[in-house]
Amino acid sequence: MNVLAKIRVEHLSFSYGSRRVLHDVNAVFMEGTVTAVIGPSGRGKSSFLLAINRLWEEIPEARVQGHVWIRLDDREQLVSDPSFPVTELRRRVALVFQTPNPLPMSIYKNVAFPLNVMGIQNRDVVSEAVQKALCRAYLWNEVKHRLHEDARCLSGGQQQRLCIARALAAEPDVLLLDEPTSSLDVRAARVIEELLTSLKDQCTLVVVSHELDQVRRVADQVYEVVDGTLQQIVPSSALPGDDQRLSGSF
Ligand SMILES: Nc1ncnc2c1ncn2[C@@H]1O[C@H](COP(=O)(O)OP(=O)(O)OP(=O)(O)O)[C@@H](O)[C@H]1O
Repeated sequence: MNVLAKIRVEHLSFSYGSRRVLHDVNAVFMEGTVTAVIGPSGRGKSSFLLAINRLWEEIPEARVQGHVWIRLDDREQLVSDPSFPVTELRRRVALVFQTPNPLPMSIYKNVAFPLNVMGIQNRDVVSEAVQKALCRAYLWNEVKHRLHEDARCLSGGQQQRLCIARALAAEPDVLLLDEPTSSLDVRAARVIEELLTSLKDQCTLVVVSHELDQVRRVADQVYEVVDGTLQQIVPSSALPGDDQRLSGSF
């Protein structure tokens, strides 16, 4: 099988004001794979995700230099190209945050939200897309009889799967996840891990994680943030020891 590069990062630097967080990052993320980004706290992992879908532009003091290319519709798109609408970028490169953030509305409306933003109004189309996204996020069976309840009534693990369903509703090419299981118990985290692995045939995933065992279970490729840049770890069995994580360096 010929695996293509889905995301290419070239000479990327990221600063908040005068504080440089990332410098000269070069990395490639292959299509249909899960890549984990690991590293100690405060080293720029979340900032790296913000650079990919240009969410950094919402932070007044943030500055990014360098290039991020995403392969869309069989051609490489420079994400910073002024003619490429940021709304389209964020539809195709969705971000799921560390803490589940359901909108204050029903389960159904949460998942339908990106479709409404896209201007899709046909009820049957929306309803079908909502069900499909909830199924893909392993949540349909748990919520199919309570779709009109407030999403904030769901458990933490269900809320995170709802947020993944919301991201999937717009059928993104890339799913960025920032420590998606860090606020969940072990059982809920395992469900999300299985879910991530199952999504590989539909999109390319980049997951920031502190859990090295989790990284071993889900990641096809691993990058570690070292001295402000990304270094690939090959093979993933060469990950830093878990004792490092327990001692707080991860
Ligand atoms: N909005 C901001 N303004 C200024 N500095 C920021 C801002 N957001 C993050 N930083 C700083 O940038 C550095 C990198 O932060 P970032 O959140 O990217 O790290 P991280 O590796 O994801 O950390 P963690 O694992 O703890 O989530 C940190 O020193 C952080 O304090």
